[in-house]
Amino acid sequence: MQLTFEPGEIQTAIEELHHKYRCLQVGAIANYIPELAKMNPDWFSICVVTADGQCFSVGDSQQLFTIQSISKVFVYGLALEDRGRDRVLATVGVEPTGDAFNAIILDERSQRPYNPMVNAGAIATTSLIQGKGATERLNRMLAMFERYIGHESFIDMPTFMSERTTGHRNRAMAHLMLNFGMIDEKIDEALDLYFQQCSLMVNCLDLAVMAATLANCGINPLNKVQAVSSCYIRDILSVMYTCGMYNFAGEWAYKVGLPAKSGVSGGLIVVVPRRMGIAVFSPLLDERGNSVRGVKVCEELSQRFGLHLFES
Ligand SMILES: NC(=O)CC[C@H](N)C(=O)O
Repeated sequence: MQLTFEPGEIQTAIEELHHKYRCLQVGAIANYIPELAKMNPDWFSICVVTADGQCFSVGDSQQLFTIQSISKVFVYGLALEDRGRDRVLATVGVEPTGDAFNAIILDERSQRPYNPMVNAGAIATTSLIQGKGATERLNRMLAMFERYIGHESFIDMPTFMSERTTGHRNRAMAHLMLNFGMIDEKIDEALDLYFQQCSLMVNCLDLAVMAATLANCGINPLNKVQAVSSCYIRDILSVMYTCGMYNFAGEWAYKVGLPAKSGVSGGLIVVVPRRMGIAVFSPLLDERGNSVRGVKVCEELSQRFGLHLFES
């Protein structure tokens, strides 16, 4: 895919932005999951992987951290492959909430969780993953992540246990959805799988490769593996665009104009369809749970390279 700017310009731009924002100490590390509170607030990386497989990075691009909510995007893709569009849509809506990512709300009319990018919708999505038992479902999920990342990755046990023992809000949502018959009785199995997907270890470069895979019609641009069927890319990017930044999604769409997803460990992925994947990692979060430096970097990158989808 031909870019409208030189690859060298990307490296220069991310280095400049890294330098510009590296000392910005605004925001706070998520501490409602005790393991996340141990992160270093100075960690900061920006990575770009183009649809033709060129990689650019700056900062702590090899630093491992848990993927958290960014996992929701990829598990949604797997649920679509496992169950098809109609079945997934019957369980999880595609409507932005305007509420916090961990709000305990369901759509009153349909009783579905609003969308797969907030916790309730993500738990319902995870409950749709196929497999004979908990182990097979986890292994299928890990195999899916491996296709996007291009190498094996693992679940961070301390974070998984930390979420499992403190995730009462998520448990409450699961019970509410069970009450309305939106998920089946195996809620402990679904919750464990959800906590496991959030505890997957990645680095910033991995996230950029995953985003680039979505940009490249589901094909990992480095090893050419088809990570997800191309027919579901449209669904995945649509919900990322409208719901990926939670209750900041509207302003994000207006300013940056690209499908994106954030997570409470400070990761942020952005997809520039058919062109590139962008990832930023910086654990200091704003009050909506989005990375402060991540949002600033993406606003500037979008503007600098004219990446907004509706740029004329
Ligand atoms: N926004 C997030 O990254 C939230 C994920 C986190 N594991 C939770 O369930 O609360």
